Amino acid sequence: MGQCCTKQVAVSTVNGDQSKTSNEAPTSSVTGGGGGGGASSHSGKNTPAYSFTASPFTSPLPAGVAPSPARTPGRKFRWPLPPPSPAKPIMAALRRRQGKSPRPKDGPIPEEQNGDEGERERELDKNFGYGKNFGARFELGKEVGRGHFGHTCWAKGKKGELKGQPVAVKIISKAKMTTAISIEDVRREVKILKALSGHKNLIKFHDAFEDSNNVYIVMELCEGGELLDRILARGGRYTEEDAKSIIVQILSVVAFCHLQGVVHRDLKPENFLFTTRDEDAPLKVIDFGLSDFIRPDQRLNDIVGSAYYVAPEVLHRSYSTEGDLWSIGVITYILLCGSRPFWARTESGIFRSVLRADPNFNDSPWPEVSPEGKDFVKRLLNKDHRKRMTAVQALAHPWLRDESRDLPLDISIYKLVKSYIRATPLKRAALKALSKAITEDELIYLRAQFRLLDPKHGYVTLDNFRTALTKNATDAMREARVSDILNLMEPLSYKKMDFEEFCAAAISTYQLEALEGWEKIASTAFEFFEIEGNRSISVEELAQEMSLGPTAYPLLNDWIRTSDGKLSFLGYTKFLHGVTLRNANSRHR
Ligand SMILES: Nc1ncnc2c1ncn2[C@@H]1O[C@H](COP(=O)(O)OP(=O)(O)OP(=O)(O)O)[C@@H](O)[C@H]1O
Ligand SMILES: [Ca+2]
Repeated sequence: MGQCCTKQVAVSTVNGDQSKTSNEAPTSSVTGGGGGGGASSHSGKNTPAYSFTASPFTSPLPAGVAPSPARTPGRKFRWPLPPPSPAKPIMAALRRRQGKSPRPKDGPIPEEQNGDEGERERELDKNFGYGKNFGARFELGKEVGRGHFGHTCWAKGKKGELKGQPVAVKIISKAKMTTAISIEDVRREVKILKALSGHKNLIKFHDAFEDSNNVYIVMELCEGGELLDRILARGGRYTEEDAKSIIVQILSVVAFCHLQGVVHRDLKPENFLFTTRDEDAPLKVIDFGLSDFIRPDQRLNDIVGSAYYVAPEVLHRSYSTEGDLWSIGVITYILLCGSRPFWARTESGIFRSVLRADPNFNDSPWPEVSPEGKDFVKRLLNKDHRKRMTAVQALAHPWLRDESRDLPLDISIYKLVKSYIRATPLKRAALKALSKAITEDELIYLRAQFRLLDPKHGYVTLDNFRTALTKNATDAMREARVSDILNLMEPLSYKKMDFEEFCAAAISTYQLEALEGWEKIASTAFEFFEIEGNRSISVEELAQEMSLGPTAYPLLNDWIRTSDGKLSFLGYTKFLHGVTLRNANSRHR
């Protein structure tokens, strides 16, 4: 499946007139409605209002268009609230799936191919291989929710394990699956739901069925309504304590998904449901309709998500799991102040704001929000995805830290350790010095990760990394080929690593640079480096260390002390950071 197919994703306009009132039942959802040429109606995955084939990074900002102001005006959730995300899929993206050429003759019909629509649709294979006996197994009841792609109904099991039990059934019409991609999307949604299991904040999948008209996704019923409705019911914002309990649950399930190699790509308050109407009911993430499997080193390029929650690197078409953390930053910002961090009346205006504007942390109620709360949000809304916290790091952040709650394993540790063991001795020495200068906040997270690797006599080897992954494996992890990263960690099979070296291996210079105390950390680290790692180095050698060509020599010259030919403080920090030739050149002005 999925041979060489391209992905065309619809774009809906943001319709500021749409509204949702507090009187609506909490289980009802934002309907697309509101006119808008059918684009925003409940129209299925294949009815774009308009579509792009180029990056929206360029399209909303043609040459000569002035950038948006540095700060988003402090927009409040007004009452009634315009829906935060009527634009589900935000742009049409044609993409070729990786490594799937050549296209087989009988493969899926490519989206861009011209030809008779009816003819093409007749050729589409809408058989999913799911059970055909939905009607015999379940009795369908009233509608409980509606999204752009499907409507969800209450149902009751007629026989089998679910006999007499209420469930939710998401019904997706086959008539609306008019492209190979829209079919593939449904197939993938079910596959991900099936493969991911075992987290308390993840909607429990029961089964999938089909008939000639619809696909039916049967899952656990959540009777407490959407997080969005609760935010509205509270007048737009939460107390810090209540916000924390929501965000911990969101991070916990997202950390699980990321470890399993699944990126959600549509995190927003409508996609979190409470199991019951109780105030402290658990929260469940739903709607994996835009989710995908992702390997640890893979970058995705199709632009999907909901406009208010989409990360800058998604708009730049090169992203990974960090995009979900940005969305969680947006959700936290909304919970804490009742406003959206990036706001505009048009979709292109929202994109501009996401790419360029700094969220407002000055206006009320921000002065009353704890410094930890503000720092937490800022570290998720960092436009540089490399500087953003991972879900597990966010759980360990002082705002949320709770000694009684175990931290989960973080897949980013694997990526960082892999790079470290493949780095040059000078780079490893530089990182070792840096790791000696980090603060207790970072150490708490690192100690927890080291413990999860179950060290023997204070050391870990490749086996420890392998076992820790295996212990957490679900079918999703296998499907996403997460363990492929272990092959790249092969050098570790010949050596063992103590906690000190693990710290050097598992820290990220980019993330540390984002800390307020970075300058102090860097200068302390340099003192250690001077004692244990600094050595005289030629410009040519330094360029080779950093995989740079001769054009970078003039720049690198400034990083070496004339007094002794060793790295200067500037050189040390730049070396740690690493540069690509492009920014090496652009910085040399
Ligand atoms: N398990 C469930 N229990 C109760 N209600 C549910 C459940 N799953 C979905 N719903 C309701 O149905 C709505 C639509 O479901 P879902 O988000 O999966 O559909 P969608 O068409 O993919 O949505 P979107 O418009 O975000 O693309 C949800 O917002 C929610 O209100
Ligand atoms: Ca949804």
